[in-house]
Amino acid sequence: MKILSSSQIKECDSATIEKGISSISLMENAAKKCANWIVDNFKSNQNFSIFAGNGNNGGDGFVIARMLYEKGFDVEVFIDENNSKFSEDAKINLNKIKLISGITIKDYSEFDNRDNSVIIDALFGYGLNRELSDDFKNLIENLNQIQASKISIDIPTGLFADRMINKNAAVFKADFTLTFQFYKKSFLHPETEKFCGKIIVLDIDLDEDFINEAETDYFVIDEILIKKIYKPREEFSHKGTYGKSVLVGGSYGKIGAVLMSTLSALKTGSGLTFTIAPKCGNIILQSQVPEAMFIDSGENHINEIEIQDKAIYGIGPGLGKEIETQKALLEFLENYRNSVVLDADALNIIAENQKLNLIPKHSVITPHPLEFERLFGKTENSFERLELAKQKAEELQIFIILKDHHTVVITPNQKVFYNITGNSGMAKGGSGDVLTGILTSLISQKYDIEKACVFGVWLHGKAGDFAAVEFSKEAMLPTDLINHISTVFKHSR
Ligand SMILES: NC(=O)C1=CN([C@@H]2O[C@H](COP(=O)(O)OP(=O)(O)OC[C@H]3O[C@@H](n4cnc5c(N)ncnc54)[C@H](O)[C@@H]3O)[C@@H](O)[C@H]2O)[C@@H](O)CC1
Ligand SMILES: Nc1ncnc2c1ncn2[C@@H]1O[C@H](COP(=O)(O)OP(=O)(O)O)[C@@H](O)[C@H]1O
Ligand SMILES: [K+]
Repeated sequence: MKILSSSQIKECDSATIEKGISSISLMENAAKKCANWIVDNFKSNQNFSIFAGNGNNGGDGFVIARMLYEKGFDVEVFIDENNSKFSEDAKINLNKIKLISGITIKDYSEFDNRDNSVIIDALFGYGLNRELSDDFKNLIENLNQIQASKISIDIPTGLFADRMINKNAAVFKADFTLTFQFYKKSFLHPETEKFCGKIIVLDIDLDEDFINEAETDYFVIDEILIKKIYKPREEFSHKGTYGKSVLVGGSYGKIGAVLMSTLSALKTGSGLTFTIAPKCGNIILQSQVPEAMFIDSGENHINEIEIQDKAIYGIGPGLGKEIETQKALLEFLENYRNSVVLDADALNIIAENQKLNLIPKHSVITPHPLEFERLFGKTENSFERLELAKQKAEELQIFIILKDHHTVVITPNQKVFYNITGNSGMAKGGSGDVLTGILTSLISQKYDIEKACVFGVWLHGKAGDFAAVEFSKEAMLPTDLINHISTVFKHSR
């Protein structure tokens, strides 16, 4: 799914209107989708307090008020009585509810919370283009104090669609955000996402031709995209068809990390799978993953990384940073020209030795925010971090997978794919090792690298979601996630 900027969304609204639907009907349709969702999900609530602004977001609020009232709910609408400059469509819909005696319209200052009430925020949508005034800030802060269910229409008021907010910004804290047609960039960054609650994307039939042609670098990974990427296995095939994965890592006390990567590569379909690990891991690896072949290197830590033909390497899980291991990695990178997946201590070694230029072009690196900082330096927030990652991905011609709640894949041509699968049950040591195995396996199966990254992060999160359903977020383990890779493939058929 494409992510458009607020100005593109405005153009998309206009393109839809040019195709023949009036702006007032578009507002009616959009609000109807919201009202229907609200009725389905808030049947047991009687009172709705709707806060409307002066633009079209407020217009949506007026239509929702009318529709909820017509369905038998008690509705109060709050506006700024001192500001009578409403948008054309908002004015038409405000006038309509003024004719309904059962709907009370009051000034924001007259709000008094009622029992069993739901607060609907239709103050500002994607039209917000500057910081809120103090009056609005106070209003939002007061509403945020109230114990009631809260719904934002399109965007929680105070958030911009596609940029960071100031540190002291006031933002409506929603339990649900009913947004139109597209995810907005700010729904996917930790500093701004926390105001959105659960995000519901409502299709309001905006012009498909415009959407197809709209140019953007930003995408949300959805199942439509995954279905286009996934390649079912051919029956006339053999182990050589599905590539050779070599997982490199492990050190004394951290053999589990490379074991999980190896197992993940196998479960993702790798044809031939090797593990390069120190001798101390031999029995553990051979008994836990008999399908993989073991190549030893060093006693307790790796001291050489053998280069094999036609293989894809995933290096880093449990690797450690012993001097000999550092040397082995740097020497490997100096002599290796193919794409490689680099994670964990492989990234820390590269950062400490300032050897970013040794990363082969079209490689994949998978840093979490701290590893990213060690590699590329500090940034103020996740929006800036993403911009820096885009710049570095292009400069180094590599794929950067920035791991987070919404992991982001950044390509050498600066495309950005946000992942929305996964959950906090994955916030446990070992989850990243699983991702390394999945990515190495997909690339060795000749998935194009961009597709492998997009599919890999989605598959990883989706398996995590199945694991959470079976075991709970608290109790699920990275090894449970590995066992649920099969559930994802079964559902993909
Ligand atoms: N026909 C359409 O264009 C549709 C628009 N829709 C709704 O319309 C919204 C966008 O409407 P608008 O473009 O009217 O914008 P908003 O309703 O988001 O904002 C209203 C106006 O407030 C002003 N403003 C911006 N920042 C401000 C601030 N800090 N303090 C005070 N005023 C400020 C701007 O001039 C802006 O145009 C969407 O988010 C969505 O809810 C939907 O009804 C779908 C169809
Ligand atoms: N709260 C969360 N929501 C979604 N995914 C998460 C969450 N916490 C962690 N993850 C995922 O788990 C993995 C953790 O990787 P990493 O931090 O490298 O862990 P480790 O190296 O200890 O295995 C990443 O892919 C990350 O996206
Ligand atoms: K809003």
